[in-house]
Amino acid sequence: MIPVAEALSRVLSAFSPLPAELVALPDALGRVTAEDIHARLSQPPASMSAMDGYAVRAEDVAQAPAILRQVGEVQAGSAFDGRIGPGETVRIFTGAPLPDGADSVVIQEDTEAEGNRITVLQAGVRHRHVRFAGIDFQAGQIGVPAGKLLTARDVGLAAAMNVPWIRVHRRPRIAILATGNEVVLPGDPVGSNQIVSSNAFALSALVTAFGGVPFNLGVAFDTPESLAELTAGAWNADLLVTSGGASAGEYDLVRSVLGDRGMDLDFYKIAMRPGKPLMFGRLGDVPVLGLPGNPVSSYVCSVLFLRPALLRMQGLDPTETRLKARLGVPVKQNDQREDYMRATLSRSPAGELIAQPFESQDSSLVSVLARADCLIVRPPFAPAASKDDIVEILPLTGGSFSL
Ligand SMILES: Nc1nc2c(c(=O)[nH]1)N[C@H]1C(S)=C(S)[C@@H](COP(=O)(O)OP(=O)(O)OC[C@H]3O[C@@H](n4cnc5c(N)ncnc54)[C@H](O)[C@@H]3O)O[C@H]1N2
Ligand code: MOO
Repeated sequence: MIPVAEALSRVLSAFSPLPAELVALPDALGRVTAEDIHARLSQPPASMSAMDGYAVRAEDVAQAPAILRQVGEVQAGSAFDGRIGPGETVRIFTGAPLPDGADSVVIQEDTEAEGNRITVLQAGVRHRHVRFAGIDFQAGQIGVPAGKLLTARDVGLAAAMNVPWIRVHRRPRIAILATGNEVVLPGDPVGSNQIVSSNAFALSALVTAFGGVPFNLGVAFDTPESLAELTAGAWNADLLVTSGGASAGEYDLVRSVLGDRGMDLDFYKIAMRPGKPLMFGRLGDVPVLGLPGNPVSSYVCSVLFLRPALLRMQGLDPTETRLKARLGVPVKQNDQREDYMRATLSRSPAGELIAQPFESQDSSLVSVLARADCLIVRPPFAPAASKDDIVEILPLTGGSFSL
């Protein structure tokens, strides 16, 4: 059994950011930039009015009241063809370019108009209500750096910068194979000794949530022929993930069948609970992550190993967020396996996080997993801990995607 941290570093070293592809801006949300996005224009392109009112020379309105002569009008989308001279003003609207000669805008509420005679009732201040050229961004400036997960705000910024196509890392293609004679698909008739393949669906959903494209290879029987036939479907995947058949029994064949087909085994078995029989290797060009069949084991291993691999392939930092919380109940001393306990989170009256482990930590309990807000991480051989002791947690909920 190797430590969890070593297993993670071995998994991560097998992946690097995938090549770039070009996507249209509306498809860019949630993708990761493969190069810097540069502004193709300056914003605003010229000095603009921020208000509806009158473009003036500040010196003409330094004292109020001041009487000016309106010599024209400028709306957003057009420009005043001329120059404002002493004692002159131009009617201006929000988003219109400031006429030459003007350096300030007086809002219309502070004026009175009689024909082209405009009385400014409040003294004006130089540069008031003017947005200068390029204050938002300048042509050529980097708006979004390479390696950034594009948010809706970034998409808006790229649009403002007049960038209609973006180079992003290709999405990782993840082949998912469930195994087990007893495993059937949801909706199929389920015999009394069978179980529905929840693993494949949870894994697909996790892959989608973290930017990958899952494709399901189906359910293989526990026979060398069936496993060989279905794993062949992963030939063009960036990663093959199997679930089940990882352990010690006579029908746990994934490792041996893939071994016979030439898989280069990197590691098998890690010091972790749940998830001890995790396997990692490479079959030809395709890395293989062999997950245990127990649903909680397969999912927790995916959070710890599959998610970082997905992030790395998209050029993102794979480090996960860990927080501190106080224990809601005492926990026993730990053995040699790093323990990931399913727990709920709440806040104490003082606002501190309280992690309350579920009473049963059995790795078959999908209902408990679904209700968990976090995993409490107990290092190998951690001593017994009391209620209110501080522990490290791995949040499962609360981000833009809940794991
Ligand atoms: N003698 C030993 N037995 C076991 C050991 C061990 O070290 N020595 N390890 C245990 C641990 S820990 C785990 S975890 C499991 C993992 O076993 P496998 O990966 O071989 O998983 P299976 O036997 O195929 O299945 C386990 C369990 O999960 C159910 N399952 C399988 N696939 C799915 C699926 N797609 N969706 C939902 N549920 C699934 C399956 O029916 C079993 O109930 O081994 C222990 N045994
Ligand atoms: O590691 Mo197994 O995952 O304890 O159930």
